[in-house]
Amino acid sequence: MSGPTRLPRYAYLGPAGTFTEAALRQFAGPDEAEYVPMVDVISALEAVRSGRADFAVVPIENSVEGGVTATLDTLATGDALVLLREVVVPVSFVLAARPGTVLADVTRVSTHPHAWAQCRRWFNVNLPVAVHVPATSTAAAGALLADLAPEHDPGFDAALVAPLSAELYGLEILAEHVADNESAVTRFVVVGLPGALPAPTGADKTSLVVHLASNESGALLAMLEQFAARGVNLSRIESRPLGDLLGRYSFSIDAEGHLADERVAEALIGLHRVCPHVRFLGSYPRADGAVTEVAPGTNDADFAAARDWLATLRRGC
Ligand SMILES: O=C(O)C(=O)C[C@]1(C(=O)O)C=C[C@@H](O)C=C1
Repeated sequence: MSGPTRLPRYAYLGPAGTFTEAALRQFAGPDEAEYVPMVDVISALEAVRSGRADFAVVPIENSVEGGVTATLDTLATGDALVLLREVVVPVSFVLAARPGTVLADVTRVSTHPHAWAQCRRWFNVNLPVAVHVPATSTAAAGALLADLAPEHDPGFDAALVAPLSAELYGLEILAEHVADNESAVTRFVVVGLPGALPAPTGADKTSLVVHLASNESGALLAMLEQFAARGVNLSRIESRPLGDLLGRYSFSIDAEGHLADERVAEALIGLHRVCPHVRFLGSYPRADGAVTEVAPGTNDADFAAARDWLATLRRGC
């Protein structure tokens, strides 16, 4: 007997009005998914691990500020999670405050540290007195301004938020197009428990976490060779400290292609041989739809033909 079907539950960096919510809206409207706002990225990912949510949507990389370390580190350790899709959202901020505030009153600005990092030069030029008050998200800062009674000081005068967030929380916009780079974008990932992989599309990425054999000269080269020798291009590689000792790093990698592609599979087999730890974080379609360029000699048929040839040799023919 089947019960009533429920909507898939998506945990995301909340509250309502974050860029993360905008990412979620791009592929699942509120009538297609249950939105579960969480206070931070770690809580959103843990909600999937504990079964409280089916999926999480979290920021992973910004074009100005780089990797979102809380996301990279939580995916790299703990129970296995996989990336199922990626979404890219243009990031544009407004400076917003309680009605009646004027720009000259503003000395304390609250927002997410990644948002502040994307607007440092703007503040330096336009509001040099402003100090940053960190918030758990852009919208969390906006919500706090709206929620507290006017006689309560939330600890800041204005919030750096998405334009939609200013509207949602009834804030007045003091400055628009606040940005050091007008074309900034943030990449978000949809995360779930390991299961069937999204089907290959020809425009895919495979994400991995790899550790190197420590203190061995050429260990980084040996790791990179596994990709290069099979014609697998990397679209991102960044190191994160392992945390226990200085000088120990984990590499967070996005490779072009899908685990179902022979060249990617062969590169993973190579990594498994030469690296002490490899965590597969999923194969999923690229947000930009850019079709992977396949170098001569590295398509599936080339690998199959080479394997057939080897089998012939082994049979002694
Ligand atoms: O605070 C938000 O609105 C978020 O969705 C987080 C976040 C981030 O972590 O980078 C997402 C997009 C922007 O780059 C700024 C902040």
